[in-house]
Amino acid sequence: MTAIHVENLTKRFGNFTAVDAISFDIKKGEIFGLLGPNGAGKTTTISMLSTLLEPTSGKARVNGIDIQKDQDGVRKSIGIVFQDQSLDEELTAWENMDFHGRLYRIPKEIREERITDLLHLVELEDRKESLVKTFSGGMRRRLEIARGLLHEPSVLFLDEPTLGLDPQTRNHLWEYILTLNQTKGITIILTTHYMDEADRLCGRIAIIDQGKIIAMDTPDELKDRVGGDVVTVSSPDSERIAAEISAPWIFGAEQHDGQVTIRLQSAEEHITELIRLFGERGYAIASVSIHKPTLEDVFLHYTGKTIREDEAGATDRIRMRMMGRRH
Ligand SMILES: Nc1ncnc2c1ncn2[C@@H]1O[C@H](COP(=O)(O)OP(=O)(O)OP(=O)(O)O)[C@@H](O)[C@H]1O
Repeated sequence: MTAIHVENLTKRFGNFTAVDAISFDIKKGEIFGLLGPNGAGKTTTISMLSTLLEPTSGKARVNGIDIQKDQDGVRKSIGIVFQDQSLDEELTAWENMDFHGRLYRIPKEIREERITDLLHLVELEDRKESLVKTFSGGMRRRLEIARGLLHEPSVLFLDEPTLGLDPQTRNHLWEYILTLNQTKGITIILTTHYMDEADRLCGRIAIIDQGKIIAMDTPDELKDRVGGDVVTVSSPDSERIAAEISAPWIFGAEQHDGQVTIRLQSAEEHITELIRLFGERGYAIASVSIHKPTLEDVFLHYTGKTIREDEAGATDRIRMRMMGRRH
């Protein structure tokens, strides 16, 4: 059964195309990730699917409902947790949940039962009477997810669910997301620019860059497509190495941030020969590391750049948002 069907979906802001004719299908019960750097078009895509933005062209159905013909129908069947925090700081966890339940006109008895269950699910029942302003970032995120589930949506949209959280809290939140998907069978579509997050959570990933899907598959399949092993070399000659290095067992080489990433058939068999080639050509080498392809290598392979190059931008945006909130 298809939960989401997307066909040539496009969004233009003036002359700028933020989402460029993307198409994909998501099956019921899948966790599907949109992975890409800042500005790739991930938020714009899920804003269209959750009816917050009108597409410029193309079509999409969520739970079989056309996003342009029946926006209310779509909204009733989905939950959304967006990047910008939307909890009321001056209300308690319970009050935030209750307010949301009233908006959806959930009868009092059912509302109370669900709020109790959901606060238990995200381990916040002990803090239900605490004001949200006393909560940590991770607790707020968990409460937002619980709130997004109150009207029992069958599809949940999560926009950068762990942006700005520390590694331990991120791990914790990943467990909640997996539990939700497994115990409640909810289809989850999430956006992220964290490779490890996409790898850990998603059954399938669409890698998106400059509004286009450049690759889509399971994390393992995507990594297999890069193939073999990856040797990363730090060198002041990285540009030269990337341009010049070649051998029948080398699939390709990309240069980025003073490093060169070389994809080859088998590092075990060829590393000695590779080091010998470096020596013969007189390249200066600071360090060499070998690893199996990661999603970072997949992204580099398809785009010629790393996702990490954009992370400073993300940190700046969080900082700006927090500063904005203080005033
Ligand atoms: N309302 C808007 N008007 C003009 N341009 C916009 C608007 N919203 C988004 N964009 C632009 O569209 C592009 C895609 O933005 P989008 O927010 O979808 O990216 P993203 O992949 O979700 O990245 P991020 O994590 O930074 O939000 C960006 O270049 C952004 O500046």
